[in-house]
Amino acid sequence: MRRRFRACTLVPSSPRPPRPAMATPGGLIRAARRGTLAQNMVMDRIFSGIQPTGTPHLGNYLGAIQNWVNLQEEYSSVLYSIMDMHSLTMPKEPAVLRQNILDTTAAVLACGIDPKKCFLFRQSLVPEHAELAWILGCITNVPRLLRLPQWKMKRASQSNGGTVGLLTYPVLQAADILLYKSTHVPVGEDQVLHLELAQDIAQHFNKKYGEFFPVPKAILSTTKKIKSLRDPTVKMSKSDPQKLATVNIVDSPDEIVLKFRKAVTDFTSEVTYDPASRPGVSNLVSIHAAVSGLSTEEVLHQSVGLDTAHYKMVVAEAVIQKFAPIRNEIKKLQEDKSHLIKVLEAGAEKAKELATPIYQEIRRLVGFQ
Ligand SMILES: Nc1ncnc2c1ncn2[C@@H]1O[C@H](COP(=O)(O)OC(=O)[C@@H](N)Cc2c[nH]c3ccccc23)[C@@H](O)[C@H]1O
Repeated sequence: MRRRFRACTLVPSSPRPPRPAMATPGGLIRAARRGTLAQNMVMDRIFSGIQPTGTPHLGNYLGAIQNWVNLQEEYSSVLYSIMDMHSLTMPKEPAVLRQNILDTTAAVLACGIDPKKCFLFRQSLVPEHAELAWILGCITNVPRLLRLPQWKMKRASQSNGGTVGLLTYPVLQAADILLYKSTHVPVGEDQVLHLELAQDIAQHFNKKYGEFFPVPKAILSTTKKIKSLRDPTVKMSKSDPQKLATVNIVDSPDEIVLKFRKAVTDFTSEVTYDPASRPGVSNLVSIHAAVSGLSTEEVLHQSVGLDTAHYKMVVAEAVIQKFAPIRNEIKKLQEDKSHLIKVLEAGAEKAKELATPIYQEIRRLVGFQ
């Protein structure tokens, strides 16, 4: 089933994002859609990324990766990156980071990302990301970065008051996107403010150096924010200290059942969808609809007569069914580390080929050449 996308920041809701013109150093890129070679058609470019935190959770999958899989079918130029440089902003042991990179790669491949249809690569293998981040950092104001909620939240967990890397993380994110002149960025809702910063930076650069970057738009899935199972007022997150809050896509059936059984709802037993007044049960309905491919109305219709305790088990079962084949595939892929490394290296070579002429032009524009 094709999912519907919502192009955000803020483009009106539409089944498919619009296709803005994309200027490149060599002129307009031709051939937008796979298999279409009509001259002078302009091309969209999809870019997104995920931090290597090991295996993704339900929020990563439903908010982003599921969209990525659909978009690689729809668009001819698609890049997905394992954001290892971003990962350093929350300190990790080198061995853990190394393993997480491979596990995240295995997971996205198992979810259906196909390196023949997109470039899947490790961010740090293309050093131009960091070089462009420096240039963009020089046209970004510190107060703008200080206002971003992720900085405020995450710096509280760092004993040193927050590192430069953590503060400038969104500038690196803007560089990730703009280095490829990307036009659309599929992300979950928590990344929208970062996308808005990338838009502002692109516009600022264009104003200073002449029209160069397309202004990238976010693409949100219908399940743009999956909430914690322990506190449905906050997003589901890998770093949540409450182990029952987050469902990982490799969790065993028993773990999934336990997490849904303990999911926080309220004292009304009926299953309804009202995110403002009933965030807990509404989160379950959203998850159920997303993993089963049904609409919210269909899910509610099927749940008539069930109380929330029973309903939690229905949702757990739907999640188990959805992720069983993916879980098996992840295990298989994890056994072949050299294959995973090769995929990331081959993807990086292709990404670099795209990035090099764009970055050369940026160097010329700012006066390095
Ligand atoms: N509870 C949730 N509900 C719905 N969606 C969610 C949930 N949790 C996470 N997501 C989405 O998963 C993707 C990867 O998350 P990360 O935290 O690794 O995502 C991050 O930390 C980014 N900064 C990585 C990044 C670096 N450079 C980029 C350039 C473009 C796009 C993304 C990036 C994201 O789309 C995120 O929105």
